[in-house]
Amino acid sequence: MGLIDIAPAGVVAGKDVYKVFDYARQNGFAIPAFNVTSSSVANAALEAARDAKSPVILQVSQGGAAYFAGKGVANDKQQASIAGAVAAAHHIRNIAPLYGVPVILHSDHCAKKLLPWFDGMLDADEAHYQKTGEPLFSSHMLDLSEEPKEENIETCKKYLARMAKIGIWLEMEIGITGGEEDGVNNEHVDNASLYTQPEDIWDIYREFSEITPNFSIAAGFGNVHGVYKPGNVQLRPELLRKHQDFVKEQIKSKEDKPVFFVFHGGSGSEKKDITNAVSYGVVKMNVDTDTQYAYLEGIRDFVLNKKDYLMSQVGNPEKGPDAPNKKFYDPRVWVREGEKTMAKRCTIAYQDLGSAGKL
Ligand SMILES: O=C(CO)COP(=O)(O)O
Ligand SMILES: O=C[C@H](O)COP(=O)(O)O
Ligand SMILES: [Zn+2]
Ligand SMILES: [Zn+2]
Repeated sequence: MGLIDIAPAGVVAGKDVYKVFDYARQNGFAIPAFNVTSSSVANAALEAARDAKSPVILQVSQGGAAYFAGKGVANDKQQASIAGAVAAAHHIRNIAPLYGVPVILHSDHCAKKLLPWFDGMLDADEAHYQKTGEPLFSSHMLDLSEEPKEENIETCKKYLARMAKIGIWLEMEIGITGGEEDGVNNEHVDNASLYTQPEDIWDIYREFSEITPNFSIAAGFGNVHGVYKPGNVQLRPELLRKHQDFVKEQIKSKEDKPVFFVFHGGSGSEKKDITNAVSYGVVKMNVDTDTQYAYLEGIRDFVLNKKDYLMSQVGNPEKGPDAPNKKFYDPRVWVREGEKTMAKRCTIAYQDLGSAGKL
């Protein structure tokens, strides 16, 4: 029996989201979450998931969602980020069944000042639920990790109660992810706040479990967004095992890994850290920077290699001064090269996380 026997192809919602994450936990793998900024980027990740026979998580950041709506649209009230997230969700919902894999549709970091974006997405989820019986998104992330822990937990609980009514999963963050996220520079936060304590995980687990089992925790274990010189990021995935043991002891659980963990800053991570993190209960790993670079590579190489075909609409060194170059400058040709190289990087993520072949 594979994942596709318990969860449908296409965007999954409600109880199916729990089933997918629980299946990953029980079978010792995690699912990569790729940030998508356009339909082309989303399609590349889906194509690779289909070919790798893997489930996939597609997520929009607040900035990525605004980009989906168009850089030229004003976003002073989060209107572009809300409309762009809704547009991305509809695009993905419509095409995901064609790829034959379960897809979790998610939104990324939402800090306190961005809550109007979150509210807008939830309104769209509720409207979609009224019409179809399913929310628009499978899950959302709230990132109040820079606020005091009590405020973080209380705000999440308030939202979780609203989300639980329509079956939306919540990912929350505790401990800060270093590097940069959504324009917030966390490059200089002190080291201790990059590593979450077991008591904090227990406080969250206990409080959230009163409402619903449908949540995951992005716990800091040294994670940093972006890619840096080797040796500059010190990951300590073994902390996640300590968290699991602490919670397990509190609830006297038979489940070896009661907590669903999320690994942020997956790009540039060493395979051994990824493998260890998954073994300690990570079920989702975010990858953005590496797929951004991979998407560029194909386009960059195409433009460099075909430069002489791209400098004018007519005339190239091979076919002569009258030859049209339409076959080279059509975006379906050169953007496609980016999709292909991005798909290769996605395939590596499916393999590293063990989700490849799990359908
Ligand atoms: O955590 C991420 C998005 O939330 C992605 O991090 P990277 O860009 O380091 O892969
Ligand atoms: O926060 C991490 C993701 O990489 C999102 O990045 P972004 O805000 O540049 O879209
Ligand atoms: Zn954060
Ligand atoms: Zn992140």
